[in-house]
Amino acid sequence: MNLSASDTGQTPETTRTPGTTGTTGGPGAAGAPAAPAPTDGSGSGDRTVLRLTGVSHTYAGGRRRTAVLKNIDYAFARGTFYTVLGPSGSGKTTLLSLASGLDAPTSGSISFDGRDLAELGLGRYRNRHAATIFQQYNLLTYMTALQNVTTAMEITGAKPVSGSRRGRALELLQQVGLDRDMARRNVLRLSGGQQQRVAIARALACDVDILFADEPTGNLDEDTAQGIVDIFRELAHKQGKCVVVVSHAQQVAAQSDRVLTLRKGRLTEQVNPR
Ligand SMILES: Nc1ncnc2c1ncn2[C@@H]1O[C@H](COP(=O)(O)OP(=O)(O)OP(=O)(O)O)[C@@H](O)[C@H]1O
Repeated sequence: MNLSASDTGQTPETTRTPGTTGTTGGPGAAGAPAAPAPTDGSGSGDRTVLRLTGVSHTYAGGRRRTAVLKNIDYAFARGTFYTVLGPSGSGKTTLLSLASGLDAPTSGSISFDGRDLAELGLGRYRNRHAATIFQQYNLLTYMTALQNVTTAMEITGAKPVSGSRRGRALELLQQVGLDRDMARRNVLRLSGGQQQRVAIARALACDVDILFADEPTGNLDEDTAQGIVDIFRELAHKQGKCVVVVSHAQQVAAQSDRVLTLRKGRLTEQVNPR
């Protein structure tokens, strides 16, 4: 467990297929469309935080050993909110697992701030630089919501700018719509949607460079889902984080900066106007 942590309905400004010509896709890459201007003051230098180079992945043991991901080149930038779309079984979760350091690609490489994840260490990368909100939440079921968040902060060494970890955890839980009573409840005594929000608060608490989320709004009503999308946008645009969300929700894709679509192992990119 990692404790650390379609259609968009919008007119695309640009649609391109990274990785098919040997060039590296995404912001900061030669030939790539201009990235949306960062609002975090990070300047116009190379904002690439995570780079996938020639990444292919095949699961061992299956009868048909077809590659799920085929030679993907892509650079994810700080200050940018991405949505990953694609039909069921197209490899979205696989892409997230590799990019979040839960698994290593069969071939190709992934680097964080120019350092190969294999060299950096997947565990170290997950603890210090990347947090994941899993589809199944992966909460510690013998703890309260509050304890789930503070424990993650302790493990990753995340310190609030001011006040205590407990105070910051309560603030984050409130931000995702959970009051003090819910915060003090064992997570098994919360609804599925409420557990999902605990998982989101826990990931936010880790103060990492990259936040990955697998269907984070799947069990939420429209208003709560919008609140979560607002948090993701703020994290990217005001705090300069890289936010990568797998979602089938048009509401999420339409509000992200870049929409990545996986189909037959290949990745295409669409840039939404900001
Ligand atoms: N551990 C595994 N072992 C073997 N095959 C796997 C494994 N995990 C996923 N697969 C296969 O890899 C392909 C991609 O799966 P993945 O879960 O990445 O797709 P997805 O796009 O996230 O799907 P969904 O939208 O349905 O969640 C599927 O054909 C799946 O059956």
